[in-house]
Parts: sequence; C-alpha cells; structure tokens
Amino acid sequence: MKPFPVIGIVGSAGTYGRWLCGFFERRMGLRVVGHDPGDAGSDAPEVLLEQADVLLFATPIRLTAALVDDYVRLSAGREAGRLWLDVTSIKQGAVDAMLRSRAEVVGLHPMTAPPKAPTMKGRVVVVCEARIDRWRPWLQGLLDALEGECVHASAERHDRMMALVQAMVHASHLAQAGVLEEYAGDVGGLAAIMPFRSASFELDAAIAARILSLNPEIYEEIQFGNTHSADMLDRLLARLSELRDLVRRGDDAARARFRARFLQSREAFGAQALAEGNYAYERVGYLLADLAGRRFASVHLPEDRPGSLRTLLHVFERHGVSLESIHSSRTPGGEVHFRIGFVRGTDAATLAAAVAEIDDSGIGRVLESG
Ligand SMILES: NC(=O)c1ccc[n+]([C@@H]2O[C@H](COP(=O)([O-])OP(=O)(O)OC[C@H]3O[C@@H](n4cnc5c(N)ncnc54)[C@H](O)[C@@H]3O)[C@@H](O)[C@H]2O)c1
Ligand SMILES: O=C(O)C(=O)C[C@]1(C(=O)O)C=C[C@@H](O)C=C1
Repeated sequence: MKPFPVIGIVGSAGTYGRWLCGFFERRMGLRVVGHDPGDAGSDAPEVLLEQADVLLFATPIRLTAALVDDYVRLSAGREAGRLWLDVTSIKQGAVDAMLRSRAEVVGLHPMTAPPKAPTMKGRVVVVCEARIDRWRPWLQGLLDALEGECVHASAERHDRMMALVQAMVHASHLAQAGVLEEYAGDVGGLAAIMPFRSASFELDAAIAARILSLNPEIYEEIQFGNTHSADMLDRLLARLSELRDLVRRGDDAARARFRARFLQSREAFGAQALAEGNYAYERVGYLLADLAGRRFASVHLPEDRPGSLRTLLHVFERHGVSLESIHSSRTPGGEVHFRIGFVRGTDAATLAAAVAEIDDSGIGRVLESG
C-alpha cells in the first residue's frame, strides 16, 4: 500500500465532493482525481478506476448503490487491494453495493453539512467498517486527519440510529414549518411570531430554516430511503394523536394520563442526561441572548498568534468600554471572528472610536458593529 495514495472522488463537483477534494489535497497532501457529470472538466470514470487507490462516493443517496454497481462492473476486479469509501447519509444500500466489489470497504457518514472549517473537529463521523484489512492503518490516519468524533457501527445499526437522529428530527421540524405556514394567514409569518419567541422556539425555527435551506433531495431520501423511518413516523404520529385526544378530552383523567405518558419520559432520559441536556440548553439560551445584544462588534483577527486577542481587548479597555460577552464564531463565508457584546448603555461614539482604532491599526478587521 502506498503511503500517499491517489484519491478518486465520484461526485467531485457536489457539496461534499468539493469539500473532500480540498481536504485530501490541502490537509492530507494527496493527489485527487474526480468525476462528476456536473463538471465537464472533471476526469472520466476510467481515470478514477485506473489511478485511484482510494475511491470515495459522494453522490446523491438515491443513485449511489446503482452507481457503485456500475463502478464494480467497470472496475472488473482492478479494485482488489484498494479501498472504497462513501459518505452517503443512508449506509446499508451503499455499503452492500461496495461489498459486491473486491475492494476493502468502509462507509463514512459525517453528521454535518460540509463545515466551513478545514476538518470535522467537534463533529461526529459515523464509521461503518465493512471489510477492512491492509488499509486499516491508513484509514486511522484519515480519521485522525479529519479530527472528528468517530463512532463505529454496522451499516444496519447506523440506519436504525438515523431514523431517530435524522428522520425524526427532520420530520418534526418540517411538520412544524408546515403548521407555521398554515397559521401565517391568522397570526402572520415567522417575522410576526419571532418577537414573542422563547429560546426553544428560536432554536426550532433555526433547525427548520436550516433543513429548508440545504439540499432538498437529501431530506427527501432520509425519510423515503431509510427502511426504518416509516416505523418511527408511526410512533411519532401515535404520540401526537394521543396528546391531541387527551387535550380534546381535557378532564382530570386525561391530564393524569398526559403526566404518565408524556412527562414521565424524564425517567427514561435518566438523571444525568436530563442534567446535561438542561445545562446544554441553558448555555445555548445564554448564547442566543448574547447574540441578540444591541451593542456589539464582530472582529476578525488576521494574525492567529498568542496574545492577539489580548491586544484587541486592550483597545476596548483603553477606551473605557466594558465587555459583557465574547464568543468565537464563523461568518457564512467561514471566517473565524470574535463577536463581542458590550454592556447596556455603552456610548455609541466611544465604541465607534474603539472600532475605528482596531480597523486602522490592523489589530483586527471589524466585520460588523452596532
Ligand atoms: N450535504 C450534506 O449535508 C451531507 C452531509 C452528510 C453526508 N452527505 C452525503 O453526501 C452525498 C453527496 O451529498 P451532497 O450534498 O454533496 O450532494 P450534491 O447534490 O451537492 O452532490 C452530488 C454530486 O454527485 C454528482 N453526480 C450525480 N450523478 C453522478 C454520477 N453518475 N457520477 C458522478 N457524480 C454524479 C452530482 O452532479 C453532484 O455534483 C450524499 O450521499 C449525502 O447523503 C451530505
Ligand atoms: O445542517 C447540518 O449541518 C446537518 O447536520 C445536516 C444533516 C442533518 O440534518 O442531520 C443532514 C444530512 C447529513 O446526512 C448529515 C447531517
């Protein structure tokens, strides 16, 4: 096995394909060949089959198994001793198809849209080792380079989990989005509701917005392509129907039943999960509150060196501006910045002077302030 294998990406012009090309080339220093019918300049499938030591499928869920079968046929045994990977959100079909080749096979599922960061740091990556032997050390090197939090599972277990982690979450939020749409005529759309928001509503609306902003084919297939999703939907619907029936009845017995059937889930969660989830929610709640603060500055620090943040904060100190919060975040373009919130009553002119000094001195680039 070569220490620097050539990577072939099927679907190289897609959202994940592009991220992965950049990752393998820039982060791992590997040569990448890619095929995508959406990119006339991409390599022919035969180039991938001839040159790629590692072949990775980053293609639409619905097409992947059949596409892998095409590659198995075209490869005609040349894949023996090579490694085939995929990043399909549903694993059983893709992994089964790859196993029909003679290659070593591992299914991967990054539990995130391609991050704006160069690695999967802080994100989960599900790893379905289906047939792995000589490529194991290289696979470990790949997972280390990805910097994700790896969880190992069979393709079957992965798909069962995804019926809950993805299909249920997406279904609930798409249903909420549909209900909001139905009520829009009466109460107004989201813009009319937002001023009344709780942190829970804001988060749920953000999740729905996220789902509705990304690739619709993926969300369709996560419902329709996972053999376990219909059963999950039956249970979700049964719970909601039961709750609706109890509320319609409205008597003491119905309330008692509600407490027993719905609020008792706290027992099933367990004390530790409740405490951790509750704390996570509170932290996110404070974050949302901080982000809603009116006096703020978002600053990108061009120099990633020790002490650069202190230099930035020192400017505010010298101008007598007091900080209330500070969070690191990324712009939609992927640029890391610090969003600094200032205490209520901060004088706009004093803040503007501090902001101008930061910009003019080159300590940081102010992306936004208010
Ligand atoms: N985008 C995400 O959030 C996300 C997250 C995790 C996993 N995934 C998985 O990654 C895979 C790709 O998703 P995406 O978001 O990049 O989709 P995408 O639609 O952006 O990209 C898919 C690419 O496959 C190409 N393609 C279609 N037919 C092909 C063929 N015959 N040969 C080669 N390429 C072909 C398309 O032209 C397209 O460029 C999917 O299986 C998806 O489940 C996506
Ligand atoms: O929006 C995100 O970043 C996601 O997490 C996308 C998401 C998800 O909603 O579960 C969608 C499809 C992929 O399979 C993985 C993750």
